[in-house]
Amino acid sequence: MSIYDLQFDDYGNTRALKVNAKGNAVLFHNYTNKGVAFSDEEREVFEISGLVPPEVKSLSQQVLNAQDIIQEKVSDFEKFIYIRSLFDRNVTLAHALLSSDITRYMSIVYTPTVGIVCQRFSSMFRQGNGLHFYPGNIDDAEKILRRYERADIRVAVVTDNQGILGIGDQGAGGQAICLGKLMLYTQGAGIAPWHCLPISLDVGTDNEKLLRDPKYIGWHHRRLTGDDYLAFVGKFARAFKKVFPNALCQWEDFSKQNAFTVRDTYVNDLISFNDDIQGTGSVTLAGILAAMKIKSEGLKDQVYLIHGAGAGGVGIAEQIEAALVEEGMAVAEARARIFTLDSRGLVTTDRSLDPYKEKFAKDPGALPWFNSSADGALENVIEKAGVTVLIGTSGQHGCFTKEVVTKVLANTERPIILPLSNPTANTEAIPEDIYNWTDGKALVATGSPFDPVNHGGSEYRVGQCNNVFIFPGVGLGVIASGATKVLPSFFTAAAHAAADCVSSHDLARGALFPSVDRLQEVTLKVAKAVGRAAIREGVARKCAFSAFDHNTDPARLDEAVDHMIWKPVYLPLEA
Ligand SMILES: NC(=O)c1ccc[n+]([C@@H]2O[C@H](COP(=O)([O-])OP(=O)(O)OC[C@H]3O[C@@H](n4cnc5c(N)ncnc54)[C@H](O)[C@@H]3O)[C@@H](O)[C@H]2O)c1
Ligand SMILES: O=C(O)C[C@H](O)C(=O)O
Ligand SMILES: [Mn+2]
Repeated sequence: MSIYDLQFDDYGNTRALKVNAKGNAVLFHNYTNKGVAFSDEEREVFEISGLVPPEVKSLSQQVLNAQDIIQEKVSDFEKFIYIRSLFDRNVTLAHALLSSDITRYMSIVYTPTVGIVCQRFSSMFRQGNGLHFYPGNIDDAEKILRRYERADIRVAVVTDNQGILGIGDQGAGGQAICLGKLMLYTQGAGIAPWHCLPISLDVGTDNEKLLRDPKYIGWHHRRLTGDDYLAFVGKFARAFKKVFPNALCQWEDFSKQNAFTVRDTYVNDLISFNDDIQGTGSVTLAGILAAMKIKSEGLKDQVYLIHGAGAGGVGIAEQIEAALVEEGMAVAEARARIFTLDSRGLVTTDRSLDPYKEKFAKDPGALPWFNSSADGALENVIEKAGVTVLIGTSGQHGCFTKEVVTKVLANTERPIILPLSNPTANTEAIPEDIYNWTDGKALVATGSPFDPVNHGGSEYRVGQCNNVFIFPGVGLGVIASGATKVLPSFFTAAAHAAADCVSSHDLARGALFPSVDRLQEVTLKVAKAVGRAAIREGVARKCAFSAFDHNTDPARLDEAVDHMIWKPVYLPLEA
């Protein structure tokens, strides 16, 4: 029995909480708790008087206090634990803190610190915010999901924990990623925290360290594979659809072996997408589009090399191809400009390939310079194919060496170099080195955050090419437009919207992305672009979460998006 009922306005935004509890129950629930910010009247009505100290403080005073405490924590991991505990005690205060300096706090609740959190999950677990399905409870998935029905779930971020950032299988610990992504749904898209559900599909782990660790709290078995794995995901998907037919399901950090299969199996069945494939493709296209403004060139003038042909890499290739085709290029011609490499070098049709790699595999017979697999090495492909855009999604630290980067510089005056692998320790090259090697000519953006770089008397701001600029807006656009499915065109629209947010001031400093403090502004633009795409494609319908019908009218959709935003300020509590 929940102690609160959400009270909505016509736009589906929460305007108040109706609380059917008193005393400590109100204080100990992170949605209703205000700590020392309960007003005198609330202290009276909800029998809190005496349970908190006498002085009434404002939310902004509480935020200042929290900032001071975080300042004293020595490591980012400690800072995470503090923010997380705040989230568990008082979700409004936690989000008010995050939005007081989103640039600073995003690097703690999200990339890169969240990587450490996933790795230490078993020793830091205190309280659950999300769901853990495992073979022992998956048959009860529907019953378990129904416990969240009153929260009116709008977005779930779901991981099977196998492809966490660039650090691989993290067992049950992957759920920290889901929570981090959802915190950014709240920060960017204003989707209130109660509408967000992090879900771990704990099908076991093949991480030897975790399997040997007696403290490990996940399902202590090797991973389910093959039909057992697919049946498990199927049970989850069916239950999710039954309980939350209108909610968005974001698949996150599945390993490449399953990421494409799971996405494609449910793309027409659930309102779903894969963030690593599609969100990453979209954000990377956004960065390239911004770079085109600096270079005064077109997408069709570039040759693309993607180092790391996994979920992110192939997603980027698909998105670049879609954008080239939209500009009028034939599919074969577009594909010919995109080279993918994996740990064995250039992906070619003459070797045995996982199906997801086939589309971008090159026919060696069609490449006059390719005689043996040695010719598929990174530097050689850059030189022979004339690569102008180099993208890293390999998770391999330092593999964009000076030799590699200067090879791209030999092909173009302003090479585009995007080391996208996360967390920071996995990045293919650090921006400072890239600017030094290219004398500031490279156009750089990274997956993890980096400080600005001084080079030759100029300061370069390193844009963050991270799908955070895409997924919250896709989610809000889908929810607001009532889209019945998530289509590829949404991600092209999202990329253009994000690229349009890069100001001339940003471009003058070499930045291919807006600064993170503009996350919400960018997200709303992306959401509107996505909602319009849904209307254009004929998949919009009445939004299930509001009283507002706007399924054919872009102007009304914009209005809905602007009004669906939950802000981290205390809600009125109604008795
Ligand atoms: N910036 C972003 O928004 C973003 C989004 C998604 C993924 N990523 C990052 O990209 C990286 C990969 O993620 P993923 O989900 O695609 O993983 P993945 O496992 O699906 O793909 C990794 C790919 O890298 C290839 N690879 C491994 N070693 C290599 C080597 N030495 N040389 C060339 N290729 C090699 C593998 O063959 C595989 O194809 C991670 O570090 C992740 O954090 C960043
Ligand atoms: O989580 C991130 O920071 C981006 C991306 O989804 C990743 O897997 O690296
Ligand atoms: Mn991811």
